[in-house]
Amino acid sequence: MKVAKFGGSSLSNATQIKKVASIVQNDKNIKTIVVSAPGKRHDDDVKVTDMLIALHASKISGLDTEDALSEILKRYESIIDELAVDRSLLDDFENILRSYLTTIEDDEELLDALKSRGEDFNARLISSYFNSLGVNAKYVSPEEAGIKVTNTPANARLIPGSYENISKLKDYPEDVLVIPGFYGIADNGNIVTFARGGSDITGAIIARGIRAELYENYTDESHIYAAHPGIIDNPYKIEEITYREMRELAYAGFGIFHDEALEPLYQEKIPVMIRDTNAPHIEGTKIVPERDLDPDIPVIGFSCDEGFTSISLHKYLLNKEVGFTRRILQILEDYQISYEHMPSGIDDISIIMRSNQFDNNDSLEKIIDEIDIQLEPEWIEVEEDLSMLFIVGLGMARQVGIVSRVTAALAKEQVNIRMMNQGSTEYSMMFAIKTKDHEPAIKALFKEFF
Ligand SMILES: Nc1ncnc2c1ncn2[C@@H]1O[C@H](COP(=O)(O)OP(=O)(O)O)[C@@H](O)[C@H]1O
Ligand SMILES: N[C@@H](CC(=O)OP(=O)(O)O)C(=O)O
Repeated sequence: MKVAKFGGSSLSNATQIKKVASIVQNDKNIKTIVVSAPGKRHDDDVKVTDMLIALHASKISGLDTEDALSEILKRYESIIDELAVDRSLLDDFENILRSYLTTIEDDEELLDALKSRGEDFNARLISSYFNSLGVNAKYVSPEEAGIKVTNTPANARLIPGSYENISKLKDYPEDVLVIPGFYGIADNGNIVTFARGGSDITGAIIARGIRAELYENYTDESHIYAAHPGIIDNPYKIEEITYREMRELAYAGFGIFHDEALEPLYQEKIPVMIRDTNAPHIEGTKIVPERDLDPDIPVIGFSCDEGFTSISLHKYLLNKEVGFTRRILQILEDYQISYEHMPSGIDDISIIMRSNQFDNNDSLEKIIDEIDIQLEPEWIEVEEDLSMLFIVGLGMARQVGIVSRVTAALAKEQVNIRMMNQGSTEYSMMFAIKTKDHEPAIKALFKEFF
């Protein structure tokens, strides 16, 4: 039994949804599908999730919400009409959005409830379309499926007991279950979404819950490439990649598969296959627990994520000061800031954080002041335009000379390495570089290794 997740690019309009129907009709092994909200139809288009976020923004700024509401309904109307699905769905969608806007008072709660409707409406209409084609399909809400999550808006975590409920989906008599991705239900009944791109997470949770033999992730590429296809033309196609390697690359910008979706699959060793909805006959990249290593290809991929800030401090004999790091982390915790990396030397330490945590407030300045007062460093420096470059490959472990190849390739392009980190497992290296060097760095490394 397989679980198939269809991303926003696979469901952006009626034509794409017809392709999805044909994939499901031609593969009797696909018993459960997880769907995203309609994505972009072309480069300048707006994803329905972003339209719902804009609707929320209008509401909380006290602006008129009618235009934003009608734009969203128009997206669904065009799909409903072209698929000849019952138009009464549209009235339901409008009523649901209006009732959320008038009854949910808490801003964060409202945002998650609105965002979740992108996938929820799509699941309802796709299930209805499948039935019109003679496929015995059923819309199953995350509530009915038993996806219970923490009440942490925009960052839901699955409550592990959920798997027992989800396993019951196997007993449904219908041929295909259609489940909206991207959200779950908290104990108090609130709708809580996963991080952006989180329909992949729902797909993984369902695949684990029903112990699927394969999780197919349908998108607009059949393969995961060794580098972002927006930077490298025709990059190397990865045939097989392990969960561990994918986790590192997805963390730092391989947006094709969500890094948080790997954990549920890893536990049960459920393989993932990336597939292209526009070319479903191609067997794409497989994400697997283990793979054979090719000694000629030590590196499997490079990714680079922008939007990091570092705070670096220097203090003589820092290494002898008991509790120094703990006190820095306490200050961050007081301001609800999480950190990503912490490279250190004998007398200095850097803390690297996602910059978006400092948006719309002055917490960065306050943290610096607090560190200055409490820890009395000799100097403290903030850098706000950093990117994290990851070089990943199980084949790098125990191979002499990889770092020198990386640094030589970066040096040739005048890319300055601000910090570096390599774990003891040796299959991933991280370099902090200036954001302006992102593209030259990826191009230089691709040329060196492929
Ligand atoms: N290394 C990579 N290999 C392939 N695609 C990648 C990679 N890194 C980023 N992408 C991008 O991921 C996109 C697919 O992810 P996404 O837009 O989330 O799809 P969906 O809407 O189907 O969920 C591709 O169009 C591609 O531009
Ligand atoms: N629609 C949500 C969740 C998601 O996974 O979407 P997509 O499959 O288009 O990446 C988002 O945009 O974040």
